Amino acid sequence: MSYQWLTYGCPVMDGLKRQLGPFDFHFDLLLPGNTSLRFPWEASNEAQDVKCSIVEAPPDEPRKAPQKAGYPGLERGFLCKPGKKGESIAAQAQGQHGPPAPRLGAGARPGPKKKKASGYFWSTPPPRYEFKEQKNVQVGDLAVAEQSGHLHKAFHPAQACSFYRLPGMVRGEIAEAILEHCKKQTSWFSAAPDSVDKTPSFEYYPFRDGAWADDGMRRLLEETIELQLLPYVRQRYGCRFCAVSDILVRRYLPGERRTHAVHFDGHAFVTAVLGLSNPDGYQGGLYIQPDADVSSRMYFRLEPGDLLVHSFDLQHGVHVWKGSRYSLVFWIKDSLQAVWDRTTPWYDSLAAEGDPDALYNLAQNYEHGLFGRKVDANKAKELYERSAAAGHHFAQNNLGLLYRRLHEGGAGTDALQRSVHWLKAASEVGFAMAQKNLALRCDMRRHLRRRLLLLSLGFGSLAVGFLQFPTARPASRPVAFPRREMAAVVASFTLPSKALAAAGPSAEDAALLGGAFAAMAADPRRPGAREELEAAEEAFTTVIQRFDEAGASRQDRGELRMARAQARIAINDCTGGQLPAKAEAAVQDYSDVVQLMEEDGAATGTFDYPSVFVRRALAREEIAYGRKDKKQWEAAVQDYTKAIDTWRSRPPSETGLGVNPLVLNYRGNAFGQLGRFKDALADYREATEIFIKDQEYTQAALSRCNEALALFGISEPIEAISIMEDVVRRDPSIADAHIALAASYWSEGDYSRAEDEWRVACQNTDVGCRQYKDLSWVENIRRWPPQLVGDLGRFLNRDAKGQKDKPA
Ligand SMILES: O=C(O)CCC(=O)C(=O)O
Ligand SMILES: [Fe+2]
Repeated sequence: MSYQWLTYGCPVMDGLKRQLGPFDFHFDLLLPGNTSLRFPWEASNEAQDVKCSIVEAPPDEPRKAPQKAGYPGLERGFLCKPGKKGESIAAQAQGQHGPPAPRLGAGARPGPKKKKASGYFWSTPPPRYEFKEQKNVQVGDLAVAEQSGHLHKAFHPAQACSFYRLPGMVRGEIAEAILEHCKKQTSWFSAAPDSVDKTPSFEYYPFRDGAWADDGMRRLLEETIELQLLPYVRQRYGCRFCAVSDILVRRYLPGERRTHAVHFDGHAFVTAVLGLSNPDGYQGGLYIQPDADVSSRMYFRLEPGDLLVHSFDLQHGVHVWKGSRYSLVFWIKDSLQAVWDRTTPWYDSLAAEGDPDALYNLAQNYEHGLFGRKVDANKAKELYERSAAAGHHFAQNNLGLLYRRLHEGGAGTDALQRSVHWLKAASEVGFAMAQKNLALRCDMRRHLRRRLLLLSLGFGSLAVGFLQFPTARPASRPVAFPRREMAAVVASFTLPSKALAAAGPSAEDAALLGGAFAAMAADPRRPGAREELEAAEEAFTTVIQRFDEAGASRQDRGELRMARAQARIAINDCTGGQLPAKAEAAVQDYSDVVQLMEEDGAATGTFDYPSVFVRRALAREEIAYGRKDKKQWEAAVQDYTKAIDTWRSRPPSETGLGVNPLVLNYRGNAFGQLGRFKDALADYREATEIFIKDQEYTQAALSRCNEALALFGISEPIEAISIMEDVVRRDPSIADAHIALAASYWSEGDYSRAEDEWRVACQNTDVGCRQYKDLSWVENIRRWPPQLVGDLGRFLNRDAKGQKDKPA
């Protein structure tokens, strides 16, 4: 039996799913409700300003959408904090008075780019879709402008997928009245799970299955539907009998769900989305995603009254990352009969012709017994197979899952192989959902799982850093990491596995551990985080004592200590590093784990053994900062060296990974702290090589920046500058490189180039230039070598002292 230390098995993944439940562990880019998982371009503090938006219905309000009492999402803090009873969501800021919106082709944002650099989606919000075609169309009495867009899908080369925007189809005052009406229907918005991603939907249906449920909305909309919407759709899609089956209102408010995973509207022949909110009051919104990869996303700008019309073949979703948005969605079927029967008859003929989208949508209906089809796994499989073979990534993903279920039902290894084959196919084209599903395979190696999960979360360029250890890292590191954002993901990987599963723990222990892990998985910036983390630390201590006394396995005892150490580090981080004693206690925990593993013998050969040293080194760095204790840097170097040497001593096949290049960077930084720039240089160079080999180009560029800083440190400015110049050519988004260049050019008397670099850093980079005005930050946290800090200081002083400070 091969011994695995701290290894995740199926029970753990079940635990992970349970912990994330009831959301069915089906996340798109963000873990639903996890407010700490954000992209850098998202607003970070909005949820805190939010009052509660689910309120109790006044007694006379009409039929309520089904809403589960005590929905666990509410208990888990997924929603905003409860506000005052009866408070209206209309009270929320909506930012209605922006400048007029740019129309056709006149967007403020650049048009869609074809190729994006790696890490693009991470660091830059996706662009807006700009319509390039416009014509006037006459439908009955209605004359409207129709803008059209077309996408060519890789898996559907013969046929473009088209969609349309009708600017101002609904008059402004009507759109406004609809919005006001929607805002008043607070109790109608359901917190029941959404059909696409299973998180609370915040939707309500004024019209369902062909019948009105909301008379107020009926008065506002009926005429528009009969005289404008239906005539247009019937003409545009050549369906004389098209009829509206459902109308729903969706809202996207801070503190609630503001994402809707990428999907197809498989139940609707045509979808129309009516813009209600002023687009200046929010960022993001409805997007299309032409490819499997999130980086192909483009957003639509919808003014109140604009109608966006598409068919079941358009891959789309919603992500609002700032502000509030309401939308009104019409789902339209090809006949009234289909509305009444709740069926999707239009797929039969299209599927027979081999249309991959139709095959995929129809397969889903057979797989789940939806829209009048009886569950038929074989039929579903056959249809998925055809769509998947054509390259439809959703079909590939679903087929992979279907085969996995068949395998689990005893269908033999062939089914498992097929499952992996299709999940891989979809993962390789960058489909996040498939990457996640592949990651959740029970036999997946832990580091690969983590990497895939990170990839699926959109943390592609970061995933490599977590291949070999899950530790969150101090914000002070030269390689900028969105550390806080990652902490929650990372914590969610550290689950009570064997500890809970083992025979030993009592119900009380299990409850203590459950609470402690939940506290660690939650947003570290939430109010009261510190108290909860301290309670978690105490809970771990209690359980550790009991486990020690009960003679639990070394593995369980080690695992619990790892968790406690992580809680302790999190507490120190909560205070901005004011509690180095916590980091010291964490170091002690890690040392105990090392001892337990070494006593165990077999454990030293595991994947986790070197990771413990890396974690201990990171904890030591926190002490180094907190206590201003230089000796800690030496100890950290020793720990990093132990990890690196362990990796080097192992045959590459064991992990398939070799030395973790991020750890080389860390050691380089620690060397830098000790003034050992030559040693640092060697580490950075090796890290760069590995990153390039792994095609992690952003990381490689950051490593090269470090290399250049080390060269400044050993007074080799010429080579340093040439590296920085190369870095900004390859990856212009790195502020550090531009600012180092600004400082160096200035010191050489090349003033205008210095100004140029500074301007680019301030305006067009990952982190901007603000922080760099604080020289002590640059020196102590960014760890620039003293000479370069001096150059930067002189550059920054240029305004205050005029040209006086310029070098001669
Ligand atoms: O809110 C939107 O703009 C569209 C929502 C959507 O795609 C859906 O409900 O299927
Ligand atoms: Fe949709």
